[in-house]
Amino acid sequence: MRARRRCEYALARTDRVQYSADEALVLKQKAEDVLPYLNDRCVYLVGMMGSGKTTVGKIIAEVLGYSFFDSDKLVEQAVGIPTVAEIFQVHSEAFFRDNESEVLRDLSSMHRLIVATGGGAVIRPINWNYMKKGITIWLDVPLDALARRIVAVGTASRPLLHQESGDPYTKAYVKLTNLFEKRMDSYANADARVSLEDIAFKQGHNDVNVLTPSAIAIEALLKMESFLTQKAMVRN
Ligand SMILES: Nc1ncnc2c1ncn2[C@@H]1O[C@H](COP(=O)(O)OP(=O)(O)O)[C@@H](O)[C@H]1O
Ligand SMILES: O=C(O)C1=C[C@@H](OP(=O)(O)O)[C@@H](O)[C@H](O)C1
Ligand SMILES: [Mg+2]
Repeated sequence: MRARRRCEYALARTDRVQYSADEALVLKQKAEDVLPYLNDRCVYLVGMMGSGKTTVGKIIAEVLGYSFFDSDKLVEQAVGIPTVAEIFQVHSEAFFRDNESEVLRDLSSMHRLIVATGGGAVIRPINWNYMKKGITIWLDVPLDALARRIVAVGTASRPLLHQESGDPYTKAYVKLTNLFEKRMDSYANADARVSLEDIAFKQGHNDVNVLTPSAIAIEALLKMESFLTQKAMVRN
């Protein structure tokens, strides 16, 4: 099972991402700054559903020249069921979580990967054992922005937020709030935190919704560099 999975992982490819010329230049510079410190280690993006792990992860992978993997997609491939929602329905959340842990264990023996984890991967301590072999970055997005994004794409692909009736924004917001209260201490285990509120403040905006995925990727690279250089200083 493990050998078959590895083969499948090797076949995945990063989708190409578009960004403005200015952002592309800054992204390249920041990627060059952080690469020597990364030393081929994997980067794991953690954060709530809709926080942009998949979107931002693809950008970071592209500029670093690393491979991108989405742990949800790897679980779907390993289980042979096309969506996470169907895995929850046909099996259970616990079955999904067991497979998610197996995927993270397999990835932890590899190098030069950017991994977008599922929002709930942080709740199992064993997953931290795997992820801490690399660098972990928390994408911290205000819950109202998350609810707005998720409602815009629909909740069908995110079984923990799916509802049949009622105002979708309010229901998503309430469910996200409950989940976040249970998970926030776990997200805080990450090596670095990328706060959209902080980026918006630095850029003089009072709305996180104006931040582009590339601006968030640039901040993530800065935070990675700062974490890794501090770690190097402590060691020396
Ligand atoms: N910075 C952003 N601004 C606006 N929408 C975004 C941003 N980042 C991601 N999105 C959108 O939010 C939704 C969730 O993003 P996704 O990358 O799938 O999050 P996650 O993998 O953390 O669940 C997608 O529809 C995506 O296009
Ligand atoms: O928060 C969660 O528990 C989940 C998040 C989802 O991934 P995204 O964070 O990519 O949406 C997916 O793993 C599953 O629906 C459970
Ligand atoms: Mg995702």
